[in-house]
Formats: sequence, structure tokens, C-alpha cells
Amino acid sequence: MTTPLLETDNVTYTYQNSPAALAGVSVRIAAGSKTALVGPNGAGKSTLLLMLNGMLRPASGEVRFDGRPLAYDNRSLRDLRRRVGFVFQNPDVQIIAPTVEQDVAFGPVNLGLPPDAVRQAVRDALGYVGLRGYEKRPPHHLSGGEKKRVAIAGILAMEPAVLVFDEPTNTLDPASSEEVMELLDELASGGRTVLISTHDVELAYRWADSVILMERGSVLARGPPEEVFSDHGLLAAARLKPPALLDLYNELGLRGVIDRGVPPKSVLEFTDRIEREMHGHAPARDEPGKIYLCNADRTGGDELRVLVEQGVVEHVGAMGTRAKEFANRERILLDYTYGVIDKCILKALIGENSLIITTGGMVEHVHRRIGEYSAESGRALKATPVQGPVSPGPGRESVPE
Ligand SMILES: Nc1ncnc2c1ncn2[C@@H]1O[C@H](COP(=O)(O)OP(=O)(O)OP(=O)(O)O)[C@@H](O)[C@H]1O
Repeated sequence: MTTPLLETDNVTYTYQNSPAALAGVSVRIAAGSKTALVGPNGAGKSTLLLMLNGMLRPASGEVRFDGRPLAYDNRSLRDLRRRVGFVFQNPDVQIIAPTVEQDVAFGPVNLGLPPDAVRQAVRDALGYVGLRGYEKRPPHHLSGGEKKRVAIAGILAMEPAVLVFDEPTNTLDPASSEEVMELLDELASGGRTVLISTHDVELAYRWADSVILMERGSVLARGPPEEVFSDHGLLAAARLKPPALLDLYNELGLRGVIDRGVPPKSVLEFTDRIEREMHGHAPARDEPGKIYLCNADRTGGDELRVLVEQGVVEHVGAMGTRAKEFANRERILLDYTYGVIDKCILKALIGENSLIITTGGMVEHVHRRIGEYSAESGRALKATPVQGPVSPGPGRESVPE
């Protein structure tokens, strides 16, 4: 293995009047990975995360960033915290300034950036989390999900290489949780290393490419989520339940209904596998539904509303914060806000049309993902761009391709 970006070597930590919070923990976080630290309440997840950007210092053992042991003088810590950004579970702990703009500017100002660079960093970070227009608002009057995004913007403004999130979806409603997880996906696909703690195995299973399972201050297991979460004994020891999709898949395998191989990560993968097992191949079908793809930076809301109102598309999903803001502004109701591509493929497979709204580089990503699925599954699916004004006629054929 190449040198991990972050590493702990046998670290221990004990709070006053408590049993050991960390009892000799060694973990390695690869650059560019999406890692989930999973464990029940009190397992030591937050304590370990706090070690990674020097907010806690181990009683024994060592923490290394980029191959070098952490130093705990003020200057080294400032430098480390710029590179390893930490988003607290409770955004109220993190938000300190009277306006959103001032709050997000706090980090860049402290780094000594000139005013123009600070303004640019704030603008970029707020754009990234979908909070442009919120600059003058007092953060303490925002919703929980919005506060979380302010806290994330404050960290992003310092352009860290690693982002550490303690329980990123705790206390958020399902839609806000999905939005935050999608934001984390975007950050990871932009090349950042992302590390989260969570006790939500469903979330960790579908999101992480690597899982570290903790209980009582120790690491019980580490590896790909499908391996770690297939071990019921381990999960029981950590007082957790397996992810529903994986559990069902493993049970069907044990009963001999399907051959076990690489476990599916999504409903789409699972249903494709079952279909193949039952028919020996993907069954021939009628014409698949269409997946329309819109770049919200280049298309007006009127064009899209026409698609929905005329019944050309039955389902609408948006990917990315800017696309969701666009849909909200244009009063386009969204059926899907997470796992959008897979959900639209599933609908296409049963002959229904859908629309994906997204922005920027995500457009290419959608084309690529659908192309890959099409090649792997042997089904002729593609994304059909929607651009320019759409002149609605009777039914589906009026939409330009
Ligand atoms: N400030 C503190 N003072 C004393 N004990 C603490 C403190 N913070 C954590 N602990 C103890 O350390 C242990 C590990 O706590 P930690 O918060 O790291 O676990 P966790 O896995 O993040 O839990 P949760 O999912 O509930 O946030 C627990 O036994 C907890 O009671």
C-alpha cells in the first residue's frame, strides 16, 4: 500500500473519570478515499476523528499526516487544520460570526489571505454548498440543513485536502441528509479525501469505499463495506444491524436462490442480478423509457416545466446543490434527490421516462454512468440532452434530441 494520507499508530486516549475512549487504535486513510468510521454510541469515533486534526493529542501512540508525525505547536496545528478540515456534528459549535459571509470568511481571514482572495474563497465555497444569496443572513436563524452547509462552506473556504465529518447527517431530515451525502460525494469525486463517522450502516454501505468498524475504543474490522457488513458476528459485537440490501442478498445466496458473488450496492444492481439469475440473461423488453438530461446552467425552467406538465417525463431528479436550487426556484417538484442516475435507469427499464437536472461537470458524469451501464447490461440506454426551447406537441415525440 502507498503511504496513507492520514494514519494512526496504536493511539490511546482516556478522558477524566472515564474508561479508555481509545485503547490502541491503528487506522490508515488512503488519499482520495471515502472512509466511514462506523460504530455504536460511545465507540470512540469522535475521539479518533478529533485526533486526526490535532484537536486531541493521544496519550500514547502516534498520528501521521502525509507520512509525518503531527507536531502540536500552534503553528503546526494551524497548518494541519487548514489541510484537514473538521466539520462538527453540531453546526452551532462551529458557527461563530453574526452573518453567513463573515462566518465562512473566518478561516481564510485567519490564514492571512488578502481581502480579494477572501471574497473569492467565500463566494466559491457558498456557491459549492448552494448558499449564494445567504451572505447577509444570521446563521443562527437558518434551518439545521442550511447551518450544516454554512459549516461545510467555512471549511471548504480553506481548501483542505481532507474533510472529516463527525456524524454528518445526525439530526437532519431525510432530504437534508441526502443532500449532505451528495455534497460529500461531489467533494470526493473532485479528488478530496473524505472521512465520516456514523452509526448508520445503510448510509455507510452505499456511500463508503472503505469501512472501519469500532466498538469500545478498539477497531473490530476494516475493509470494503460489503465484507465488513456481511459478518453478522462482528456487527452483533458492535450492536449494529446489517444493511437491508446486503442482508437480503446474503440470505438469498444462502438459500441457493442466487449465486453469491460481489454483493450489490444498489437496488438497480440487485434487481439486475436477480433478473439475470432467473432468466440466464437480461430479458428482452419493449422499448426502454428515455432519460432526458438537462444542464441547468444552459436551460430555462419553462422548457423543463413543459416536459413535466405535458407528461413527457414521469419522474424528475436533480443532482448537485445548484441543480436542486434551480428546481426549487423554478418550482419543479423533484421525485429524486439522491441516487438519481440509478433511479432513472430503473424507471427506463420499465419503460418510463425521466428527467435528470444537473450542472457543470456532473453532466458528463451522467453520460458516462449511463453509457457504462448500457455497455455492462447490454441494454440500449442513453441520456438525451434537453437544450434550447422545447416546442411541446402531442406527447413524447415533440422533445428535441
Ligand atoms: N468530553 C468527555 N469527557 C468525558 N468522557 C468523554 C468525553 N467525550 C467522550 N467521552 C467518553 O469517551 C468514550 C468515546 O466517546 P466518543 O464520543 O468518542 O464516541 P462516539 O463513537 O463518537 O459516540 P457517538 O456516536 O455517541 O458520538 C465514551 O465512553 C464517552 O462517554
